[in-house]
Amino acid sequence: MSKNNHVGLWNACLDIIRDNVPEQTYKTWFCPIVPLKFEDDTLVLQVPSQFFYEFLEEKFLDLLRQTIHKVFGERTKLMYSVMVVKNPPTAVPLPTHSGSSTPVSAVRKTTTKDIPQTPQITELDPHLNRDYNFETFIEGESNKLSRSVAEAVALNPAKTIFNPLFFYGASGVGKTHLANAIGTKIKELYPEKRVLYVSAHLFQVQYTDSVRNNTTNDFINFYQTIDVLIIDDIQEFAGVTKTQNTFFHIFNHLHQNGKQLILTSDRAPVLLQGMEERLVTRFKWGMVAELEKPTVELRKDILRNKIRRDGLQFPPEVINYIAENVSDSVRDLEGIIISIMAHSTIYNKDVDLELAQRIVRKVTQNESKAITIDNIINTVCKHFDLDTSAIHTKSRKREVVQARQIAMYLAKNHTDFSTAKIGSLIGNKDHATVLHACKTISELKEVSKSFQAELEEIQTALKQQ
Ligand SMILES: Nc1ncnc2c1ncn2[C@@H]1O[C@H](COP(=O)(O)OP(=O)(O)OP(=O)(O)O)[C@@H](O)[C@H]1O
Repeated sequence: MSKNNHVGLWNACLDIIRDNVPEQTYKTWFCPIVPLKFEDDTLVLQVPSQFFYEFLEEKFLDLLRQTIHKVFGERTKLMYSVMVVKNPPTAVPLPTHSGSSTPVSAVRKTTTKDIPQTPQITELDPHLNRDYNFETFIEGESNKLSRSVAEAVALNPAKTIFNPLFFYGASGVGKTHLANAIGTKIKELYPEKRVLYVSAHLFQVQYTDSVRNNTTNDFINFYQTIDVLIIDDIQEFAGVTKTQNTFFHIFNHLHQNGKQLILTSDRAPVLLQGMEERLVTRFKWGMVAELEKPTVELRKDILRNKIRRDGLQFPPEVINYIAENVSDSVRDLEGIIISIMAHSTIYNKDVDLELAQRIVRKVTQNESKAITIDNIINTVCKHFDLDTSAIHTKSRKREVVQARQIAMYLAKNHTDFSTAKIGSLIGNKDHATVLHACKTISELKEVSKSFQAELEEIQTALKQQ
């Protein structure tokens, strides 16, 4: 076979594929593929993005496999090379599911086993998501300040006054992305630094495991060896006193020894109910920066960038429509792109305004807002004409006790929080009090029709918030 014969063979594959899929699908998903090489029975296809690769594998694997086997031979294996839009460009080879049984996973998950059992200083996987870097983080009015502080910290970790650096903001506004970008940049500039990204949830699981296994000292010693510690979603520590205590000691040790701390949260430090005051105070020592909801201009820029990076093409009016109608979270924008591509492919429709309108409408209608403890407290207090602060006092007045019990009952039924956490967030009570409240309200509901009606009224108001 001549050196470039694989190109001719791939063109023969394209002819077959073209006869088997709608024209639009062919143009979108097969024209951008570049046959890189065919060696040792392995055909390497270059695809424009990870998203592209995943979509091909999910939707067209059988067609691809059959066609390639027919044209290149039965024993042919398929590998993908994903173009990474970076400077300099690099290609990441990925086996196809048909060519290898190796599971393909772009994001490595941290497990409790990753904690060394002894405090030896060993090579450390920072558990960063390398796709979340400064190059892919699009700047706009809503994140300008946070981004520039992040860059300053990345250039000089622990040498600026931004220590700790505390990012807060609503879901999907880019906190995790920016925190990872700092870590990734620091690893590029200072490869010897021990950088670690960990979610607050995983930190807590690791801590609990260490208590169970009697290895808490190892746990603490390990965290004290970190140069740049990034903890995501720190609000998860609310109500878990022992984890907070341990984190307090780690925080102090790192800060005193000139190490950088980066924390993210869904709310500002002052609003972190159930968090020890001494921790909240420390969170405010350095820089507290809010990531606001993206403006429409930023949403357009993010969409354009994402579409380009995924190797896709959307008409400008579609981009404008999505950006103007999906407002809160960047994650939602990304979901809509995937949904539009899936619909366009499955129903053989062009990506046009009509399709975008249909999908955006569907997504925004289906979006039932998550109920938070704050919503519950506000709704219950409004119903009983109480000040929200009354819930958190030690008052034993009948109406306050009942409002508190209803709030606990609703929190148990409408949120995923544990009873311990609900207790800490509603009146700073323990989990037994929450269980007692839930039992009392359930029983009252059974015996009193008027109470049942009142409870329903509160729940309806809660859902309308
Ligand atoms: N300014 C931005 N530029 C590019 N991508 C962004 C930007 N902001 C957010 N994103 C993307 O949106 C998605 C959600 O962002 P991220 O996970 O960082 O949000 P978050 O604020 O941490 O949300 P949560 O609190 O729910 O974890 C990610 O894929 C991220 O890359």
